Amino acid sequence: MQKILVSDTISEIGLKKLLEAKDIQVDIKPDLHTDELKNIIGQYQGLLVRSQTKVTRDIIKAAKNLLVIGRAGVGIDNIDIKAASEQGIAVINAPDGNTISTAELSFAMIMSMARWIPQSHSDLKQGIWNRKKYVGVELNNKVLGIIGMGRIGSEVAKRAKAFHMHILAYDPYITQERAKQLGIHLGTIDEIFTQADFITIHTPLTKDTKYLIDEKAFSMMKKGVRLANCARGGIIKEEALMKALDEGVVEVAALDVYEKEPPLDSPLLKHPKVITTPHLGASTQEAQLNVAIDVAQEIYHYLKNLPFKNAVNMPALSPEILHHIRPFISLAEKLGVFISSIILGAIEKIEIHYSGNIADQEINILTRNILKGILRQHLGVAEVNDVNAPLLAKKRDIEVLEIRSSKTHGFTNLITVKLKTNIEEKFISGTLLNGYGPRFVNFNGFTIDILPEGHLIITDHIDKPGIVGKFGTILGKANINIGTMQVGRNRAGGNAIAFLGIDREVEASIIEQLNQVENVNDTFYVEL
Ligand SMILES: NC(=O)C1=CN([C@@H]2O[C@H](COP(=O)(O)OP(=O)(O)OC[C@H]3O[C@@H](n4cnc5c(N)ncnc54)[C@H](O)[C@@H]3O)[C@@H](O)[C@H]2O)C=CC1
Ligand SMILES: O=C(O)CCC(=O)C(=O)O
Repeated sequence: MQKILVSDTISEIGLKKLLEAKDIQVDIKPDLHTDELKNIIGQYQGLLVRSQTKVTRDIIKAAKNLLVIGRAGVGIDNIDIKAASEQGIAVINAPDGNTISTAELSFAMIMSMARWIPQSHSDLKQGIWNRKKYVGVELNNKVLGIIGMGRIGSEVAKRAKAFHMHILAYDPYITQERAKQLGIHLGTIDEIFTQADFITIHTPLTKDTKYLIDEKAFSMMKKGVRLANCARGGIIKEEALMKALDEGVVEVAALDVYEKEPPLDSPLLKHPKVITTPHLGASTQEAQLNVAIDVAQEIYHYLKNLPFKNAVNMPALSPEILHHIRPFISLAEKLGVFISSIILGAIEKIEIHYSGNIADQEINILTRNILKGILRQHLGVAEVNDVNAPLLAKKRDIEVLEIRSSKTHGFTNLITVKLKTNIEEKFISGTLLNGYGPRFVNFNGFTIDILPEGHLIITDHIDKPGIVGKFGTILGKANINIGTMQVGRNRAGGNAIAFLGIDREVEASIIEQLNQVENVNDTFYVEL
């Protein structure tokens, strides 16, 4: 039975997929204190959160059995992704479900700022009829600066265009072609600061966007600018915003998110020119249902080894990609296990060549599996998985090279893994033979045809009469049956190899005996 902890308030209707799964237990415990979460997280394979639960390195360290963290929403700044990746935990979010709701709230903020709706509403509720104080501006013909033109920014742009606003967007990661499609003008951030009448922010909080709107930015802005943030607290420097409001640079600000949440001691809450909501961007019935359905489905798929698309710290596996790549995944891992089992020394470099058809595929997942196979030999099966394998290699200063080539070497597809250690260099090539499945086809230049399965003994010896007979005698005495055998040599009397497929696991003492046979250089045992 796999266990999932839901530690924030998430739509239970949306979680149906998980709640109805027979072999999954879902514990719903919103509002857990950090210490309580730390105490119980070790029991769970899955953790499902919104933005409230802070999944820190400390929590992740205590999460000994955790395989996946699901975020019912977009922003993942409440999860320590680096710590999760290092521990091999996949992080999956639900980026599509709350786009419209957040865009609509952002637009509501823009309209509220234009017409002083919250302030005049509040006055009137208190019996104050003040028509002169609340003269607004039209949106028509005004310049709207959008910082971050992703899902939400684009939806805001569509709505703003319907109001005949001119859109000036800044997003270093979108192309002119995309801007053209959206019918917007792409500019620099400085152009937004100097030209916009309204500015709305839609980027994630990253090291680049932290305090993107600071004193310097305010000093460039048009006097009377209106500024909305429904993205993340910390993108606007709140201290600088207070000053800009007091100096009249910013006419009105509308905030849904804050540097510290809840921002109960922030002076911004009391400022008459600040409109505030308590992080409500995604708080609609529709968005909450959507994100819960999306994340529940993704977590279910992840735990059941089915295709998933929104992992933040590993490549997406759509059904189409998986269909093409799945048969190669196990071959990739076996190539890694094999080559690292028969090499001596500390690994310095891993070179992976993808040739033929496979070179056109999404190879990242194959590389991860090759690395997983290699590193598992050294770090143990429990320590390495698809998520953390690249990071673990990097941490160990192992250079990883991926090379794609259309050259087929006589095979429709071929994967070659070359390992270099401080002592030696070896390589193994594998393919999927149409109708026959995976095969190892070349080892260090020796052509072979090996089914990568079960127990293998590999010897490196000099091609002399009687050697293979001696192997048979030693294994026979130990009651070890040889099921398959292949030998290869570079020339008569030269270097040779033997691959013996045996029926059971072999003890180290037997390998040692094989190694003692005259003219044998090395003997290895590999289990695939
Ligand atoms: N208030 C709320 O309840 C909600 C807030 N959000 C926030 O909104 C953010 C945006 O969400 P989506 O549009 O779905 O994400 P997205 O990933 O589709 O769009 C983000 C855009 O920001 C751009 N970007 C990244 N760094 C940038 C930089 N330094 N300068 C300018 N642009 C940059 C990216 O290229 C991307 O196009 C999320 O990261 C999240 O923090 C999202 C949903 C609800
Ligand atoms: O869960 C929530 O309500 C927060 C939504 C949000 O900020 C996000 O999806 O990034």
